[in-house]
Amino acid sequence: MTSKRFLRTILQQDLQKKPQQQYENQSTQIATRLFKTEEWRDATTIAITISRTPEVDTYPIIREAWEAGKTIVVPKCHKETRTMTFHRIQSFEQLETVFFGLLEPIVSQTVEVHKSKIDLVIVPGLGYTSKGYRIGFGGGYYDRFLSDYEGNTISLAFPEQIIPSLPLEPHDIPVKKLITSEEVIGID
Ligand SMILES: Nc1nc2c(c(=O)[nH]1)N(C=O)[C@@H](CNc1ccc(C(=O)N[C@@H](CCC(=O)O)C(=O)O)cc1)CN2
Ligand SMILES: Nc1ncnc2c1ncn2[C@@H]1O[C@H](COP(=O)(O)OP(=O)(O)OP(=O)(O)O)[C@@H](O)[C@H]1O
Repeated sequence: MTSKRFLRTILQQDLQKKPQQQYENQSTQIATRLFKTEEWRDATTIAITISRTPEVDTYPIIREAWEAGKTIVVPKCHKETRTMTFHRIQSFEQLETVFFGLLEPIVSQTVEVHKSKIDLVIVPGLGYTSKGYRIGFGGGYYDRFLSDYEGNTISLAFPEQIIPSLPLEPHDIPVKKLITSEEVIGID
């Protein structure tokens, strides 16, 4: 079986080759498909990460949510426990870089929102199977968070991030829907 570490390297290298124009076009197509889903339309509070290229661009998605009057919450990682809390941001100025080069909410300027109030979690990842299983950066942050989360989950992916199989572990939790620039894959 291919090891997770090896897979992460391959997936990241592959994504980094994507031409800028294709990155932008496909990110737009993915966002357009997302906005048409029932999960998006019904959600008041949405949890999402601040993307770092080559991840699917989440900035336009966050702007659209704000324009639609939705609440956006973003993760703050707690390294000691490998857990996350989600904090409401109303502007990209409420972010700072403290951990792993990722933008996170400035805790003193934002309010924490409990997971029971989150209607939809956009779950990040490097690769996914068509059954919704995913491989991330390897912190286990989302697997831990989702273990007792009851709302909707969607992952956004470029077509090359959908792979035939992944080494699965007992804690892995599949997302309920996968959106690529080419299709929407419902899981169940
Ligand atoms: N844009 C974006 N933000 C995100 C995620 C993501 O996938 N994308 N995450 C998705 O989960 C969380 C961060 N996930 C992480 C997972 C592992 C490591 C990590 O362990 N990195 C180093 C060690 C860093 C350290 O301990 O100093 C490593 O693996 O060596 C960091 C972040 C929350 N924010
Ligand atoms: N629910 C959980 N409870 C305890 N440990 C967990 C849980 N989920 C994951 N872990 C541990 O966290 C580590 C990383 O998990 P894994 O390789 O599945 O990360 P990942 O899904 O790629 O990353 P991420 O969730 O951060 O995107 C593993 O050592 C795993 O055993």
